[in-house]
Amino acid sequence: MTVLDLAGEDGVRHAVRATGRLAQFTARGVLDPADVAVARRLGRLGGEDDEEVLLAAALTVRSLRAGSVCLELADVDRRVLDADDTLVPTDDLPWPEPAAWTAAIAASPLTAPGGPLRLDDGLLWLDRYRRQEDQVRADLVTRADAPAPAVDLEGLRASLDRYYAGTGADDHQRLACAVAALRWTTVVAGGPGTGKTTTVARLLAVLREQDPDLRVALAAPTGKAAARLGEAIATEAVTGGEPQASTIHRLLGYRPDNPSRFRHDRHRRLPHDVVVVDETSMVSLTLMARLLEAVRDDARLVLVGDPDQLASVEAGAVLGDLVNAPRLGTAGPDPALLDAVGCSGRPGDNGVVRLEHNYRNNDEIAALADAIRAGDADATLACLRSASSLEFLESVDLTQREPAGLTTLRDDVVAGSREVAIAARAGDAETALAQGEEHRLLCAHRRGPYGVARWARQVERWLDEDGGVDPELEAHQEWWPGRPLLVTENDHEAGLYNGDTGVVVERRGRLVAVFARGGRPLERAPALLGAVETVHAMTVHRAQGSQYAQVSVLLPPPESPLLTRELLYTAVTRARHRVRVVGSADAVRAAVERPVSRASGFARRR
Ligand SMILES: Nc1ncnc2c1ncn2[C@@H]1O[C@H](COP(=O)(O)OP(=O)(O)OP(=O)(O)O)[C@@H](O)[C@H]1O
Repeated sequence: MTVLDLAGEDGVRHAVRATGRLAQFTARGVLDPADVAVARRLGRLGGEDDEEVLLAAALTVRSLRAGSVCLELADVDRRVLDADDTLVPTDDLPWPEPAAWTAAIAASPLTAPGGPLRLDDGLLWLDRYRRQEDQVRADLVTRADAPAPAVDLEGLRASLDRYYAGTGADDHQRLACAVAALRWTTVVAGGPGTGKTTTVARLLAVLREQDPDLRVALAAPTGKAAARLGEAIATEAVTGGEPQASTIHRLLGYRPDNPSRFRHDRHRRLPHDVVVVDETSMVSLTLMARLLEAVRDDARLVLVGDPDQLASVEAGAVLGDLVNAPRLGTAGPDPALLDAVGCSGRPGDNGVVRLEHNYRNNDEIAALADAIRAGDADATLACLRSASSLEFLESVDLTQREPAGLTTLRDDVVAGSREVAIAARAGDAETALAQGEEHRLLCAHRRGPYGVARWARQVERWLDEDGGVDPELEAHQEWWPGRPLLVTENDHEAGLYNGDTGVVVERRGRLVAVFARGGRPLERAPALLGAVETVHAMTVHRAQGSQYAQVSVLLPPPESPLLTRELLYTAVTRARHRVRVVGSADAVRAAVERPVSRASGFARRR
């Protein structure tokens, strides 16, 4: 059940008709009718009708929808986007004065013990989320305080030497393997291509050398990420025989009869000795709470991911919180043990090891990503303007119907589609898929002049003008060779996941939809596919977890609230070889200087 289910349909209908201060905020789009319905329901149950307190409750529900776990009363996000993803002014609304507001909330029965809201140090939670945060913290502290795992140090050193010895060995990766052996909880953090998957494969091999009977679980928050993890581990596998990767939901035992509970919980824990979670940046607070309670205290947990990327769509950014939080529980491992196994480096608090060396992206893209990550706008602009593999189109007016200055983008898009179509018509699935991954057009917005919908249409116009894709075929048929596909819903039976991309190819007069799967492509009959769309452009959020040879990013104007450091970082790190940024210097500056603010109590409370 999500928090919005609390509203009920009648509640939402009632909220739409409501009057008063909450109605003013709803009319302007700050609040959704469902936010108001939840707040009014809590007010009714808890005996509270003060509009300011109910406004705080409704804004807390709204901030959960935006990814925060709680509401920071002194710093409420006042920004609203209209249907075109354009900013709407809201400063003239009757926003409460923070001190008086906080006092009214503190005095409310809703925040009394046992009430549905919790107020602490200027932060307001729905009680359920505060309990989840408390549980995650308590479980992590218990794991950190437990006696460290027993390890044969000589054997561990020998294993580490096998993978990491001599000049050029990656000391950070070695340290990550050592920490995973010597602590119950490890966080392996790093950008794309820093060897996270390689390190996981090796650390599993290292742990297996300690205990050949180790039971290992590999999991990821989405089906697509799980499929990728499984393939990557199978390719890297040093020992072979690692288990299939699954979604976290599946690992925990999803129960269709009770979607908010799992088969494995604190009373019936997972049998595994090691649980590895990839793409942890996408794991919400709620799912992390469920996972932590299901992992045995004496099982190793390895959380892998890139804390600088965009976080989960649901509330919580636990990976980022863990990396930035003060130490939870006892520090570890003991430095003497790390010395004994040949590691001179030390992990950060909470067992965090950051992998630094980028083995995949080119150095210029890595330098650009570092400048963005560091919040250094001048360095970011300097990279964009000077590096040969980075193209910065800073004076294109994207609001024009046919913007001038996009010739290189148009050429790449058209040439790419032509190559895909040639391979698709020749029935060459591998080449068609590889060509489809050569270039990706990414937008921050979904709608409006900078959005995916508009730019997908623009690409279609460019292709029609070029004649590369047979326009008649495209106009009259749903399926044509070279049609680029995006899966928009999980289809477990077909082995296809939301976010998978593929292409239609023609084989002996028949059309087949093919999807990249490490080794041989997955083939499916087009007519049997579930939810798929033609993909000529996608949001940066959608592209998370994928990489392309070249990426073009269209930036909205600086005032767009969607333009954040994490968004720009995620966009440019999707590229292996070339990046094109279309947007003003002010837009780049605004993005780099605006980290996503996701309120949570982790960094604040000790
Ligand atoms: N220590 C190393 N020495 C040499 N090459 C390495 C090392 N570690 C990783 N690589 C290579 O670098 C590439 C990227 O590694 P890997 O896929 O493990 O990175 P990743 O961080 O998991 O990337 P992504 O986040 O995109 O999944 C692979 O080709 C891998 O073989």
